[in-house]
Amino acid sequence: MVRAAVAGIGGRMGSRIAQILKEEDGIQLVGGFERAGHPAVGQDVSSITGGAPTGLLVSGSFQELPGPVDVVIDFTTADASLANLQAAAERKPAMVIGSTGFTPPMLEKARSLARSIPCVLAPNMSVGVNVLFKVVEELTRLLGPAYDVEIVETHHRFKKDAPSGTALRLAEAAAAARGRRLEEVGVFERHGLIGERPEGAIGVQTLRGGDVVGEHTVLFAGMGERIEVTHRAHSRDNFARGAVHAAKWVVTQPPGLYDMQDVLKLR
Ligand SMILES: NC(=O)C1=CN([C@@H]2O[C@H](COP(=O)(O)OP(=O)(O)OC[C@H]3O[C@@H](n4cnc5c(N)ncnc54)[C@H](OP(=O)(O)O)[C@@H]3O)[C@@H](O)[C@H]2O)C=CC1
Ligand SMILES: O=C(O)C1=N[C@H](C(=O)O)C[C@H](O)C1
Repeated sequence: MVRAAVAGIGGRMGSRIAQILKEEDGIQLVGGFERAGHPAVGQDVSSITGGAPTGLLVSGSFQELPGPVDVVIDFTTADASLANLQAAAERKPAMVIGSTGFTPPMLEKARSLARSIPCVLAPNMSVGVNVLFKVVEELTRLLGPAYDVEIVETHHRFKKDAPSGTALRLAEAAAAARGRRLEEVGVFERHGLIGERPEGAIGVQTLRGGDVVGEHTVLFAGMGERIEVTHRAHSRDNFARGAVHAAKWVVTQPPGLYDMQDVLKLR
């Protein structure tokens, strides 16, 4: 039985993951934490997952987690996840990180910490989006440079980072298919007299509003026709189930930094 703890257990993703862990075979919830001062700290986890009291209390930090833990599933923030990965590298549980907003130096640091433990870090844990990464790469290659690539992402009003980690990964996939790096060709803002669209640009636009769980559209616009590919998440369940699947997988792997393409064998 895999013993899992959830970082940010009171959050939108953390709470759903904790609920799914209660139903899942082969893995069990043995702890969860929020930062010190969060109202959930010291409460029974059933206040988050529902059901009868379990005697398991929400901790105030990674270090205060009770008992042995095989894997920590972390959907918090990039800063918090990096600090938790540092703690995991010392204490040795594996990690699954879904937080987005990692800068390139933060990713480098994560890669170096993951030399000590196996860690899955992925901006999107749904099967559909991970297949979309492959499809976008292939469409970009097949359509060639005559088709302009634009990515539009829409999320709920509470999301803190922009563009979404998924939109950035989609843009990276398109850039890679053209043998370019996103830093060279990405266009993240348009306003004013900006002139004609630069050849080879990859546009990424962000919309925020209401309770939209997550939508990503990749537009391939040519002269006289266009293709649009859209992924819509109906709920957070596919992300949460993907994270639990990744947790069961990662505990069987040697140290290293992995993503969902590895977990889903899409590489
Ligand atoms: N990879 C994927 O498939 C998906 C990734 N995400 C990403 O997951 C992250 C979380 O999203 P979401 O659940 O909507 O956000 P929420 O704000 O609802 O949840 C985050 C939780 O983490 C807590 N937290 C923040 N810092 C710490 C810390 N240092 N230690 C412990 N807990 C902490 C927050 O507490 P507090 O409220 O006090 O800040 C909150 O309870 C985002 O980066 C989002 O982009 C989301 C969905 C899918
Ligand atoms: O914050 C969210 O909600 C989501 N974040 C992820 C991202 O930034 O790509 C994935 C998903 O779209 C939901």
